[in-house]
Amino acid sequence: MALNGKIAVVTGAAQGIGRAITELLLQNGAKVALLDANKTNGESLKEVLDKLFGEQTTLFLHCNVESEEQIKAAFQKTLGTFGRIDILCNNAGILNEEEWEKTISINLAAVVRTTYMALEHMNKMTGGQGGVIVNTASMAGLGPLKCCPVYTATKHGVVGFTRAMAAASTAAGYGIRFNAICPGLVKTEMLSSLSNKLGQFSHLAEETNTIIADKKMLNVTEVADCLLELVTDETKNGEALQVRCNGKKYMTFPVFT
Ligand SMILES: NC(=O)C1=CN([C@@H]2O[C@H](COP(=O)(O)OP(=O)(O)OC[C@H]3O[C@@H](n4cnc5c(N)ncnc54)[C@H](O)[C@@H]3O)[C@@H](O)[C@H]2O)C=CC1
Ligand SMILES: CCCCCC(=O)/C=C/[C@H]1[C@H](O)CC(=O)[C@@H]1CCCCCCC(=O)O
Repeated sequence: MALNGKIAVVTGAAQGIGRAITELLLQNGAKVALLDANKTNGESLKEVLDKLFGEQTTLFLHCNVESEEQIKAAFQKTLGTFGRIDILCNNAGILNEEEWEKTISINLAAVVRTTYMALEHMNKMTGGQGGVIVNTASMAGLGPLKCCPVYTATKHGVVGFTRAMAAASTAAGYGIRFNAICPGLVKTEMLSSLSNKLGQFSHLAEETNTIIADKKMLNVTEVADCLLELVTDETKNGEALQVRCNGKKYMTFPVFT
């Protein structure tokens, strides 16, 4: 899939992995609607991107993905400005075991909500033109992180939802590919404030911080490069791509017969 002229929506686009995804999509000729709950960061990133790529190539839309109304408004604004949606990157996420219901709401429920809303515009069965949806899961979507069981559950949920949607799309002819990216530790703000987000697992904070301090971390650009492969390679559907410092790997899962 060539990206030139394609229209992408990226959630959690104002910083970290979402910002890197946005910049890479723009570098490859796509136009991007940046959705983020952080207005200050979103607006200042928009100013930077205007200088690099031109004002007409991006929209910043202040949007909390927990709100159905705000997502709906963001999609309407994107369609009104760019005319279509070809790519959705569900990337917004938090790690907060204390506020575990909010973690489920943002990391999993919002991915489902945003995906279903995007389908209304992208699904070939209902007049859309198809496209690709890539969800940012985590290695915590493939195996357990003992310091954050709820975060682990949400990311397993994202991997399962992505794979089931890919199968549903193939069966029903939506013309939409669904893939998940599963990075290991990435240098972003999410990990810098981890210790006070572990709630009842805060006794594991010291051990967790030691692991993080000892591990080589991925750069956001390495994650974005792999995500781009899932967007552009039309053979990839229903994939979970693990990305670690020592390389990337497409995961295999048991097959139901
Ligand atoms: N940093 C890491 O080591 C890893 C992160 N991930 C996942 O990558 C994704 C991005 O994380 P990072 O870039 O590291 O985090 P980050 O904290 O640097 O950026 C997250 C962005 O999402 C936005 N956001 C948070 N809640 C939102 C909401 N309700 N509505 C709209 N926007 C919201 C924030 O304002 C922020 O701009 C998350 O889904 C995270 O779980 C996955 C694997 C590893
Ligand atoms: C949330 C960060 C917890 C880090 C502590 C931990 O348990 C690390 C586990 C690593 C293990 O040593 C080998 C790995 O590759 C693990 C990395 C796990 C990826 C964490 C993804 C973090 C995220 O999604 O934010």
